[in-house]
Order: sequence, then C-alpha cells, then structure tokens
Amino acid sequence: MLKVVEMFYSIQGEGTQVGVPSIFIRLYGCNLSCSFCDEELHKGAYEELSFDAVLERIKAYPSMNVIITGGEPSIYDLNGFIDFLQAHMYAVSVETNGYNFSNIASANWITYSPKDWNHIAKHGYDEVKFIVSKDSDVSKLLDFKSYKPLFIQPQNNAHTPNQENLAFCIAFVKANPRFILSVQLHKFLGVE
Ligand SMILES: Nc1nc2[nH]cc(C(=O)O)c2c(=O)[nH]1
Ligand code: SF4
Repeated sequence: MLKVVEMFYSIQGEGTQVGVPSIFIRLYGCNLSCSFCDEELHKGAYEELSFDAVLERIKAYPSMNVIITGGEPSIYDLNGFIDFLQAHMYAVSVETNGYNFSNIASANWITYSPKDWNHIAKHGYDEVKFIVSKDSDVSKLLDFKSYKPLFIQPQNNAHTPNQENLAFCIAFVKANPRFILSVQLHKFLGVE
C-alpha cells in the first residue's frame, strides 16, 4: 500500500527532463522539515492505495513517464512499486533528498536534492538539484565535483517564481558555469 497525497498529469518543470509530459505521484511524509517546504504537499491528507489502484488511475493519462515525489519518497521501500510500474512499461523517476537511495534503486532516473550541503552523497543518482535562495551559503557548492548534471534551482514561492532568488541563481551559474539553471518551469506557466 502507498500513502498518496495527490496524483496529477503535468510537464516535468525541473532538471534534465524539463518539458517531459509526466504523471506525478506525491507520497505522504518526509524525514526532514525544511523551512521553505510547502507543508500541505506532504503532511496533509492522504489516501492508502494499492499498486493496482494507482495503476488504474495513471492509466487514464497518455504518458508513460511517472515521477514519484513527496515529501520524501525514500522513507518507503519503493523498489517493489517501481518494478511493478516498469513491468507495465512505465519509466519511473524519483525526486529524493537522499534519505535512502537503496529504497529507490530500481528507478530509471533519480533526482537528488541534498538539503545538507556539508554531506552530499557521491553516488546513487542521475542528476543533482540544489535549491538556492539569495541567503544560501553557495560557497559550500563550489568544491562539489560530479559528472552528473548539477542544477541550481531558485527557492520559489509555493505557486510563483521568486524573482530575487532567481536573479541570484542566474548570477551564480554565470559565474560558475559547471552549474545549470533549473527554474521550476511549471510555476512560470501556471500549471501544476
Ligand atoms: N510540473 C511539476 N514539476 C515538478 N518537478 C518536481 C516536482 C515536485 O513537486 O517534486 C514538480 C511539480 O510539483 N510539478
Ligand atoms: S526535504 Fe523536501 S519535502 Fe522534506 S521538508 Fe524539505 S522541502 Fe519539504
């Protein structure tokens, strides 16, 4: 059974796969409580759904790309669910803060968004996304080396871009071009 806060169909607004029409499954709960987090996104009501019940709902959408997000999906062992979706020909991406990579190891794509920049994992993901505000200590990011794509994403408002943080992030990637800007396109487009 899965604790599902919401399921919706939109475009991936972040990272390498930006623009890919995708089915989002948002799971309940997180191991952290970041100040900038939208609480209702993972602490509100949820439904307990079986794998088959989730499959029935996502079949209503034409995309074969699923993004599991939260909350923090890796607080659950999701490998069985991911295998189940893959057996039905879905490509499965997971958004994680890196709590437990082994719980999501069978995913096709893992986006890692470390919240503690003093301890950044070296393996277990396909791209990294740093959430940055104008007050962030980005000096901690300068020594981080990886062959994976490294995204800098402004800490935005719940449904709209934060222009100050965006300007800071643009200046940062221009000064440090190993990093790539990720804007949360959905918040510019006004889609989910
Ligand atoms: N369009 C869209 N793209 C997203 N990429 C990651 C999201 C998330 O909530 O984790 C998200 C989201 O909520 N909406
Ligand atoms: S890790 Fe993500 S979901 Fe968890 S509290 Fe922080 S922002 Fe919210």
